[in-house]
Amino acid sequence: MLELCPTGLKHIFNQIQETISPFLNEDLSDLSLFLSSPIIPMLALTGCLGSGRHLAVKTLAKFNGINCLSIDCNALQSSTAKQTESKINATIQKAKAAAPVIVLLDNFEVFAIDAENNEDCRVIEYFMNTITDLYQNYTKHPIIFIAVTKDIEFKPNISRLFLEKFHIPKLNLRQRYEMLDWFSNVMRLNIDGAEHVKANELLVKQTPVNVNSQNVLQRVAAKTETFLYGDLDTLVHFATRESYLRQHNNYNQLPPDPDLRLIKEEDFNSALESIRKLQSQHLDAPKIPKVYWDDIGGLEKLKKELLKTIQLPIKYPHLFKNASLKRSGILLYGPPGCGKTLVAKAVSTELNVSFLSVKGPELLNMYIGQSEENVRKVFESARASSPCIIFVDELDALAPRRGAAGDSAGASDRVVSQLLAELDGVNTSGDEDTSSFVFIMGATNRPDLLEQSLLRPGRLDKLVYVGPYCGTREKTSVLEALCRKYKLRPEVNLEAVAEALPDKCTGADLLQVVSTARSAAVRALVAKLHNGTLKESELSPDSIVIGVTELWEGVVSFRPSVTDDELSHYEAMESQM
Ligand SMILES: Nc1ncnc2c1ncn2[C@@H]1O[C@H](COP(=O)(O)OP(=O)(O)OP(=O)(O)O)[C@@H](O)[C@H]1O
Repeated sequence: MLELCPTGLKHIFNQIQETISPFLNEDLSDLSLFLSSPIIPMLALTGCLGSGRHLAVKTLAKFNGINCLSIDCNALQSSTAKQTESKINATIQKAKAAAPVIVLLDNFEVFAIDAENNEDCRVIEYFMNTITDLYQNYTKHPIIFIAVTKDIEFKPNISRLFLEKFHIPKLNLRQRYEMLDWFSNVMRLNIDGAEHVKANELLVKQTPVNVNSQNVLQRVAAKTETFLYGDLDTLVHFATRESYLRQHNNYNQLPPDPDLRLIKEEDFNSALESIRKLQSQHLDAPKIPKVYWDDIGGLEKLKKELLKTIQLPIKYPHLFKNASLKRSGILLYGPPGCGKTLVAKAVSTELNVSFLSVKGPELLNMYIGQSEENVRKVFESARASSPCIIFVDELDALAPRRGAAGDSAGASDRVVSQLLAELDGVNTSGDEDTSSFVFIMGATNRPDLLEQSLLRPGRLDKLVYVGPYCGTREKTSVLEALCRKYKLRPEVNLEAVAEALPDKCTGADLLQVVSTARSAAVRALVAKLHNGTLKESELSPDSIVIGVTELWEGVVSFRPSVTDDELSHYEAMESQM
């Protein structure tokens, strides 16, 4: 029967089964007779979306041969407490009619929470009394309540409702492999053209091992770092579709009997690519950027510092299990356009770490409690995609010095407190999975306005000034990085261009020079088309060539984005920090 439950969920399944079985055997109803109030089997099951929470509950019901009644708490929640109470009553009546039953209270995070994100004590009290009453007066068949929610933390009065709480953690490499193996068995797939062997058979080596299919699944598991049960389910189904398409293409038309169970590694790879494309269309989902070290000129010291701080904990998580060794993040400060965002993206790309970029003001919301919720969601999303770098631009808007935010001081202080709690939680979570890694890179143009407790040891305790590029060497290096993807005429000398520009330039200013030169090169090409010296059929991306004249146009039109006064202000600030 455990075939019903994917291998990666078995552990949680067994734990819950152990807790509910005395209630199913009615052992506890006898015991409850001697107690002043009955023991109520109301459990909580937490986990991210797609972690398999619903499947686990439904499998428990199937395993025990009882019904599963799913109630969406969004539908229970009404504008008045009175209406919510009558819906709770109706739910209990439905449960009685369906008993023996597991009542799955879905989206429990919204239950008994009012518009201002506070607990609705009246509704909680009513719910508690109603189910106590149910257990005192109804003994015909067992009724088990399992609240399913993505929140791990519960508000104090809601937390009291539960007999026990269970959490589905993220999957490690072995669990992902076992989960893929389970899908292959359940769907009777034939991985890479070889008859598939069960994972447990592979482990005890009783049967001849199909090394090929084992290797394929292991390689796929290694590529699905952040995948949960639901994602792996999607992956296997997408791979089946890819297999169909591959066979369809090979024969130019569908063969009479396509073998949809034959899944090759290339089908998994194409499926992964499709899933990544779909995910990247989702704006807020962390993704791995495509900015490489070669796209960045200068900043050598910063690159080394970041690699040192981030690479080691990712590579050797067990060595950093001791939280005091880990740093939660780093703060980059300096004038706009000097490459803070660019360097953060490049670190993510080079270390193959997800990147979640947010702007401080975007997270602020006029509704009470919503800004804190937004901060919490950002960290939750990063944890789900771990290893992940969170880049918080304009951090000063999100976390100004406490007490300095004028009218909205109270709200702003709460956001800062939430941010501090999340920063501290990054390193002190009791998560046993040492591979969980979230690193925060804050960026600001005004570190002097920032809440200073953010900079305490263990938080963003490393401050790095990212200033303008000074001198010919640094500016040339940035110009070279910016021109990397363009074709230059052989006579172009970027060093000479750098020398012709003011001594201190931001990266954005240098980008402006190169963009102007490229526009000039495009205009020159269009002129050639118009005067007939070039045919349209001869056009290709390589036709745009930047020469000395074009670059000179960029130099002549140069306008610094940061004034000398502003730069002196930044430099003075650097010496004080
Ligand atoms: N070191 C560099 N090498 C190459 N290009 C650079 C460099 N620094 C900046 N740039 C160019 O300048 C643009 C702006 O840089 P970026 O957005 O990283 O600056 P920032 O410091 O994050 O600015 P802000 O404070 O306004 O957010 C980049 O997209 C890039 O094209």
